[in-house]
Amino acid sequence: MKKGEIYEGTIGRFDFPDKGVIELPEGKITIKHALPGQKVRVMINKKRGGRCEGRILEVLEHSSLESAENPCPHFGSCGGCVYQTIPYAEQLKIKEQQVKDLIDGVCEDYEFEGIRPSPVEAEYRNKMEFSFGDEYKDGPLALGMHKRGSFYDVVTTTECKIVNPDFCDILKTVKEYFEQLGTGFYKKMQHTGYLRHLLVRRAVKTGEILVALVTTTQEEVDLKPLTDLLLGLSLNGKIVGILHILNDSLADVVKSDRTDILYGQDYFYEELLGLKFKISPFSFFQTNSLGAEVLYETVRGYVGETKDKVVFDLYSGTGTIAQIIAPVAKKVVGVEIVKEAVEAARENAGLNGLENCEFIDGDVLKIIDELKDKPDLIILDPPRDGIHPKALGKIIDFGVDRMVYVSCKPTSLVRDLVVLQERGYRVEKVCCMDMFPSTANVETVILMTYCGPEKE
Ligand SMILES: C[S@@+](CC[C@H](N)C(=O)[O-])C[C@H]1O[C@@H](n2cnc3c(N)ncnc32)[C@H](O)[C@@H]1O
Repeated sequence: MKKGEIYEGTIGRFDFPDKGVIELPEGKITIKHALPGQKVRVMINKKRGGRCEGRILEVLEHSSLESAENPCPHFGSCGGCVYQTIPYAEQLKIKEQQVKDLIDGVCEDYEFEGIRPSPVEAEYRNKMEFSFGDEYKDGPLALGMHKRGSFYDVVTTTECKIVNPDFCDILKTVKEYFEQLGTGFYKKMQHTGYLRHLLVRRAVKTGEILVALVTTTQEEVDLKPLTDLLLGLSLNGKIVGILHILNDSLADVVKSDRTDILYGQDYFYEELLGLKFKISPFSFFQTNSLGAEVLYETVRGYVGETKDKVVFDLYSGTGTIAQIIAPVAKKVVGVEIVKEAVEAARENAGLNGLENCEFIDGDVLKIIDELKDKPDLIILDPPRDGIHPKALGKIIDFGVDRMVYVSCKPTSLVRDLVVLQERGYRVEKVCCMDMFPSTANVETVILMTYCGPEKE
């Protein structure tokens, strides 16, 4: 098999997140963004160490699993949701099996508790980062998600099913405003243009909405009429803040060099499990609020008895897990790298009347050497890439009896589990939680206990 060659076959094995494999007499081809059982025509676009990767040219036959009614009209072109056409019960089965296969590959003899569904399948996301661009080269202005497999082209997602219709109304208003003005978007290669992203965050419980327009400083545009248009919208929720974020960086990420408040405030509140959380534009907060309650209940169950215990919540974000554990623990220490998330966590703990929480800003790798408390129990909720190997070594050195690992990427989780097991930890229980219906992502919660040589 050679690069550039074209083959046809049916997806058999299907690995996390959406990686299909076709097996042919000539060899195996791995294909991204596939669905199990699909018959596809593919072109080999990479060959490394005898392993071939292919790109789908055409779907010749749909998967027999694709029977969901009313999939999103953007399905196929939008790069967002790959499982839209698969009924929810089948999506859950796929994710559950993928996680189990990965864990089985590195662990024996553990209790697998299956997958917990999201309380809602649609309109579950509380945050979207929409990109400005064009639908095709030199086409009309678009605002939405990148087209599947495209770095440049954008699909205007006015009918997106995983968000509340408020997101779509805000998106339409912003797009039409700039269309009428004829304002251009920022071109990533030339580094010219004004419009970059539209960030919308909407709390499910409080209905509070924060809108942030991200632009370069290359033009001066009057945003007052846009602010008035947004405030005049008849929404289900309520806009509490409209921000103008200025970002001239070359990287294609939503970040701020300066933030101007056009209306209201630069934060909003969400409620989870009876606690209140203040969330700033860039703080991590689980994107499925109702799902987060199930996830945190699962974590609380795995953490177990915490009376008189010091608990570390490493990678603590806005301090959600720490504050859910704090009422039943002696003390909780959270460590988080995003300063504004730590500030919000401290404020949140105050709002929730919790006096036994401490939040420290900095990299876990470094802060861990400076912590004065000694933990009895550790909760880990790292970013997608998992835990830095040196940080993991230091975390294990604390020698706690129990750890709970919350992971949003099972492939990095199993890499860390190998190390944890080598150092004496045993996986007791595993549970998956679907925080991301219609997409290939899944959250996993693991309870580990120390079973190695006796500690001094
Ligand atoms: C998956 S989130 C978990 C947040 C929180 N536990 C929650 O449920 O909302 C991971 C968090 O780790 C933070 N983070 C990433 N790298 C870090 C590091 N090296 N040290 C400390 N925090 C880090 C991110 O900013 C993010 O808030």
